[in-house]
Amino acid sequence: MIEMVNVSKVYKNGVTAVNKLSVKIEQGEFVYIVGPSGAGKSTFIKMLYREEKASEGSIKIGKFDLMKIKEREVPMLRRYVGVVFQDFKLLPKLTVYENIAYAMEVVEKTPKQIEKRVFEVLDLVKLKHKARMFPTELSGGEQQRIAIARAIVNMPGILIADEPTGNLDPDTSLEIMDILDEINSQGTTILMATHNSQIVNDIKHRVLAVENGRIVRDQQEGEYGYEI
Ligand SMILES: Nc1ncnc2c1ncn2[C@@H]1O[C@H](COP(=O)(O)OP(=O)(O)OP(=O)(O)O)[C@@H](O)[C@H]1O
Repeated sequence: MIEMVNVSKVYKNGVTAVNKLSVKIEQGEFVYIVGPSGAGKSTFIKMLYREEKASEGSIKIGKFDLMKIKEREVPMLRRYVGVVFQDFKLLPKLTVYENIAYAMEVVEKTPKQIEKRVFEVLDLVKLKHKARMFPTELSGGEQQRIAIARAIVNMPGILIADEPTGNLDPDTSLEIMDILDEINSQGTTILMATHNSQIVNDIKHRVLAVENGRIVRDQQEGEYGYEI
């Protein structure tokens, strides 16, 4: 479902952020991407939702061939790949409801269908009662839950999370992990870049360790023999 073969990314300044990286991730997997700062984790995942273009290699995601994708197909890719960031990136002037509905408006839906789906995802993140509030009126953990609701509102096949617990305390981070696990159990593939070794050690999933733009370790969920 995600297949990268010999993928490299060289930025305009000459930095090789990803270096001949190959990996295969099946539908429904939950994969952590770990590694030191500057290892290339963000670049690796940015290529998957076409925030960055790979310089060479092959990237296939579901039915999309990212080296051949046309500009007009990019919005479809972005519906298939939901994204969550460390700093939430909610729109401050829109309510919680509007932040999520806004992400849906691009898809052809009736107002009734939009409302039903927005409340479905708000229910999943247990924040239905905050629908009319503004992001600034919410805690960091609540804002991240809204960002997750927004990312899954179009039922993506893949959810990418770049340091989703980076701004959150340990208990709130665990709440976010519970929600991600729930989404994963419903069939969505999850890729999560993280520095949070406690989560990686406590909540076991496949781990891809990246260093110098390469995967230096690919550890399956059942192979946890030592601390990350
Ligand atoms: N837009 C850019 N232009 C030029 N170089 C970049 C750009 N983005 C990242 N880099 C460089 O690419 C390398 C990999 O960066 P990347 O952000 O992918 O690493 P990372 O593993 O996500 O780091 P962190 O854990 O600190 O977020 C670094 O050397 C970084 O300076």
